[in-house]
Amino acid sequence: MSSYPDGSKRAVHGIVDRVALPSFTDTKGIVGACIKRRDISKIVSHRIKYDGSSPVEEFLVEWRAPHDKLKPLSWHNLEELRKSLAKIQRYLSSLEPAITVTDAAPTIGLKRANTDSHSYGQLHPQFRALSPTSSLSSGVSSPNDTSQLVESRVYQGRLKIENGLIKAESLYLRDANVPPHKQVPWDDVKNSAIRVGDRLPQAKDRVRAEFSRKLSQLNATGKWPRLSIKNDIDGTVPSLDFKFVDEHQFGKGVVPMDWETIVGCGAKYPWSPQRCSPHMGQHKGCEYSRVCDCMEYAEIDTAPSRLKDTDREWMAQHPEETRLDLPKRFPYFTSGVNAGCLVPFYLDKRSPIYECNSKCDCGPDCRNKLVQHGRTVPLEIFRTSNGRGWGLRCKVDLRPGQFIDTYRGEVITGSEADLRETQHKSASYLFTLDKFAGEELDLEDCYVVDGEYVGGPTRFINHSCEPNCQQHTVSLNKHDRKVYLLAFFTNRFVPAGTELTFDYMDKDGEVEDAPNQEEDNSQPCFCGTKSCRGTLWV
Ligand SMILES: C[S@@+](CC[C@H](N)C(=O)[O-])C[C@H]1O[C@@H](n2cnc3c(N)ncnc32)[C@H](O)[C@@H]1O
Repeated sequence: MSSYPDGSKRAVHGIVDRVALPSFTDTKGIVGACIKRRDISKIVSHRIKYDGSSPVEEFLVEWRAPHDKLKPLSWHNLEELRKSLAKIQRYLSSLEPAITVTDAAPTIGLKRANTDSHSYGQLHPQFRALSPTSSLSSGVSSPNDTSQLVESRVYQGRLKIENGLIKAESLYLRDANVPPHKQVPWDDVKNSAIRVGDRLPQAKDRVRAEFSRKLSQLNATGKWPRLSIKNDIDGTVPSLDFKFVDEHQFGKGVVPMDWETIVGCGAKYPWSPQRCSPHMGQHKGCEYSRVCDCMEYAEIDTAPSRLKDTDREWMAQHPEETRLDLPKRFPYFTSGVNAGCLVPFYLDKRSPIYECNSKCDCGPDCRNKLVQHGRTVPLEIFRTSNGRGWGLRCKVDLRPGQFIDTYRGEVITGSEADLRETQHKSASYLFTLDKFAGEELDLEDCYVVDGEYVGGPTRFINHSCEPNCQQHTVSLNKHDRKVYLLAFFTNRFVPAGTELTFDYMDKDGEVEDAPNQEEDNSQPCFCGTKSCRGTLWV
C-alpha cells in the first residue's frame, strides 16, 4: 500500500493522480457540497480509495466547458455526485459487458443473488487486453496489490464552492503551476480510462435507491394504481434520465390550441332542453350522441335503428354540413361487465375517439371521459430475459378493449424529431401525431411525441408482430388536429402477468411495409411469435 502526501492510502482502479493535485475530497470544508448534474459532461473513470479498510468509490468527472479544448477533470465521491446519479448510471452501463450485478434493492423487487456485493477489483480475463497508454494506468489493484500503481498526469480544473455547489474552472490551462506536458489530452484519458470488470456496489446501490425514490414519489400521489418494477435478470434499473409525467410536455415551437378556444358540450345550445348534462334521462349522459357537441366529428352510427330516414336524406343533401344532429358511435361500453372498454367498432376501425372535456356541462362522471382520467390498472415494468431491455405487463386480467394508459412525452416539431433521430439514433421512442395528416394538415407539419426522457409507463411497451394491445387517437378538442392523446387498449383478453405489446409498424390496422433488414435503422425483432416479420421499425 502506498502512502500519499495527504496521508491517505489508495488502491487505484483507474487513473492515478499521484503527481497532480490531491483529490478534491481531500480539501477541507466541502462537506455537503455537490455538483450540479448540468455541469458534468460525463464520468470518465473510477477508482477505489481505501479509507482504513473501507472502500470509497470515486469517479473522475469531466466538466462541461464548451469553450475549452481540454475539459476540467476532477475526482469526486458519491456524496458529491448525489445529484448526478444518472451520469453514474450511464458510466456503469458503459462497463456493463463485464459486470454481472445481482445485488439488489428489495424495495423495487430486484433479486439478490450475489452476497459478495462489496468485493472489488475482479477484472474479467477477456478485458486484460486493454493496454494502458504510456502515461496512464489501466491496471487494477486490490487493496493488497500496489504493483500496478503507476504515475499518471490528469488534467485538472480548479474547483470552488458556491452556495453548496461544487463548480469547476478550467484555469489550469493557463496556470504556470501545471506545465503543458502534464496536461493530458482528453483522448488519452478516454482511451485508457474505460475500465471493465470492476464492481462498484456503492454506486449501483445509490442508483437503485434513486430509482426507488422516484417510483415511490410517483406512487405517493395515489392518483393511479401502483406502478411497480421487477428485475429477475440483472441488477440494473431503468434510466434515471427518464422522468415520469402525467401529461404531454410541449417543446420549443409547439403551440397547442389555447384552452380558452375549446368549447365544451352543452355550451352551444344552452337554451335547448336537449343540451348535454350529467343525466339526460335513463341514467344517460353524452351517450345521447346526437346532442353531444364534442362528438361532432365522431363516426356516424349508420345502424338502421339509430339513423332515421330523415337523417339519411339530410346527409345526402348536405354532405359537407354539420354532423351535429346525427347519431354517432359511442366509443365505450356504458354498462355490463365490459363497462369502460372500447367497443368492437372502434377496436376494428381505429376511428378517432372524441372525448368530452372539462369545459363540458356533462360533469366529471360523463361516460365519454375515460382516457383523460388516466390509468386504472396496476402496471409493472419488468426486465425481459431475451435482450429486449425493459417491458411492461399488468398485474390483473385485462378485458378486450380495456384502456391501459396513454403514450406521453415531449411534443416536438417534425424537424426537431429529425434532428434527434440523426443525433441520437433513437427513433424508437418517437411517435408521430399524424392521424389527421391529409388535405388540411401536411405530414411535415405534424408534431412528434418523444417518450425517451419524459413519459409514462407505456414507454416501456415492446413490439410484437402478434400484439395484444393497439394504439388509438383520443381527442379532447375536436378542432385541434395536431395535439391529441395516444391511448393504448388491449385487443383481446390478456391474462394477468402477460407482457403487453403493440405492433410498431401498425398504422391504424394496416402493417406498414416491413423495413429492409439491411437498412441502417432496422433492428432484429425478438418477439418470438409465429408470424414474426424479423425486424422492428425503429
Ligand atoms: C419503446 S422502447 C421499448 C422499451 C425498451 N425495451 C426499454 O428498455 O426501454 C423500444 C426499444 O425496445 C427494444 N425492443 C422492443 N421490442 C423489441 C422486440 N420485439 N425485439 C427486439 N427489441 C425490441 C428495441 O431496442 C427498441 O428500440
